[in-house]
Amino acid sequence: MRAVVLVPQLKQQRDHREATATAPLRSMEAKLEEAKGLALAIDLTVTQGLIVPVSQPRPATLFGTGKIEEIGHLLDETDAGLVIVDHPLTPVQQRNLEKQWNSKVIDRTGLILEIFGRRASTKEGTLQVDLAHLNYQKGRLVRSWTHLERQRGGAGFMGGPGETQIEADRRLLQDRIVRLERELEQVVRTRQLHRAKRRKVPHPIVALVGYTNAGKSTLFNRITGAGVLAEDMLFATLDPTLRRMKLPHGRTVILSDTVGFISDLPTHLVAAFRATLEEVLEADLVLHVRDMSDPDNAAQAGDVMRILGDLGIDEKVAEERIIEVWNKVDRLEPEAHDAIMQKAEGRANVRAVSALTGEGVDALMDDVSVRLSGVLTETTIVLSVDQLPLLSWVYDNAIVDGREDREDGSVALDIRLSGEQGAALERKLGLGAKTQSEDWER
Ligand SMILES: Nc1nc2c(ncn2[C@@H]2O[C@H](COP(=O)(O)OP(=O)(O)OP(=O)(O)O)[C@@H](O)[C@H]2O)c(=O)[nH]1
Ligand SMILES: [Mg+2]
Repeated sequence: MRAVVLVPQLKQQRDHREATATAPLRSMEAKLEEAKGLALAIDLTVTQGLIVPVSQPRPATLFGTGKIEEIGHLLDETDAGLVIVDHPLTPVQQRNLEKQWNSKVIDRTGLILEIFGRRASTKEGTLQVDLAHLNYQKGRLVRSWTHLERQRGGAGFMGGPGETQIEADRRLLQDRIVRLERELEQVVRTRQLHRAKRRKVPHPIVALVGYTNAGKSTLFNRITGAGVLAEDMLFATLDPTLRRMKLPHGRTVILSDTVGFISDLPTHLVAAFRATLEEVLEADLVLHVRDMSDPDNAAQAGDVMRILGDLGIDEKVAEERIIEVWNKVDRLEPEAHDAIMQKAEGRANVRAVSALTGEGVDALMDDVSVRLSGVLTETTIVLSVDQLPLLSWVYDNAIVDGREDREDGSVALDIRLSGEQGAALERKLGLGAKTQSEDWER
């Protein structure tokens, strides 16, 4: 389908921009590029993208009459059947614009929901998107109809025969929301069980986060050798993917790739994806991937940190648990490249890499390894009779939380140990000592 993309530039926004010229505020051009990218993500053909100054937002139509007419002509010329407005539209504004332009109109949230809807492939993903969609609809239903309701007068709080159509609709939506929430809860509980089981496997979790299209999946593939879909497309990844991998010093970790973040993500959308993002909250280490070749990357990083904050990772925790990965350095001009590499060297929590060429990735993995060396993992080992000479090594090197001397002479031990000690123990025990099942991988 052919579409026109409009990015409204409100007056306050312009003033604000002038006032804080140094702050990493998004440029209008970057916003336009991103909005076009969103449209491409659902295979729309963007015939035109426009930044539209709005001096006084109209409650009924957002844009003024002159602008509406101008855009109307443009639509005729380019034969576009859809207008994307990169700004929240009230249902009234949406309806009025559709009438005036004789074309379908959607706003930013509507577009993001559409993309998510197409990407969802797991049960959990689908449920989360459906839920976000219903909440979106419900919000619009309530707002658009309140004045009508008031005109008709209340129908009594019990509803019943006198209830208005809108109340019935809203109730219907609410019922479906409750049902979905219950279903999602069930799916999440199952996942938590899996996760608890996984937690017994003594591997720390490393989570990749970042703005959409920053290169998370590419880095994930480079590190793990997995074939996760990585594409120059916004929101290529929706469902989380987990892989087990070995770090340079032999320690095994679990790496997780997740949905990308984007600015102005509506709260109910973030809320719907909470379950998925819980993986990130539980991670021992978070790699925040940034696309350093995007002129807008500082603003994007700000958005990511804000969303992480909303999810409950506060800044102090963040400092200890986040490594910033400055990605796509191969796309920079030589001077900019060298400057970025140098700047990254000077910062303890930053690594500059190219997920595409592999530059800097080994150093990053060394970093991850060092960062995780302090994390103790819990495990249970069973020493057979002929392995009992290792007992003293275990008592000397690991923290022993429990011991069971079995009838057959073997000894089961609940222990905590560092990654290095774990690797050493694994060597001593030989490969046959792998006790945990590893069926959780997906
Ligand atoms: N030149 C260059 N391109 C890269 C690099 N890393 C990723 N890309 C490209 O950037 C685009 C997006 O990469 P993805 O790995 O899909 O990004 P993502 O962060 O997983 O994106 P979403 O899943 O959509 O949130 C792809 O076209 C990659 O080939 C890099 O280091 N250098
Ligand atoms: Mg991805």
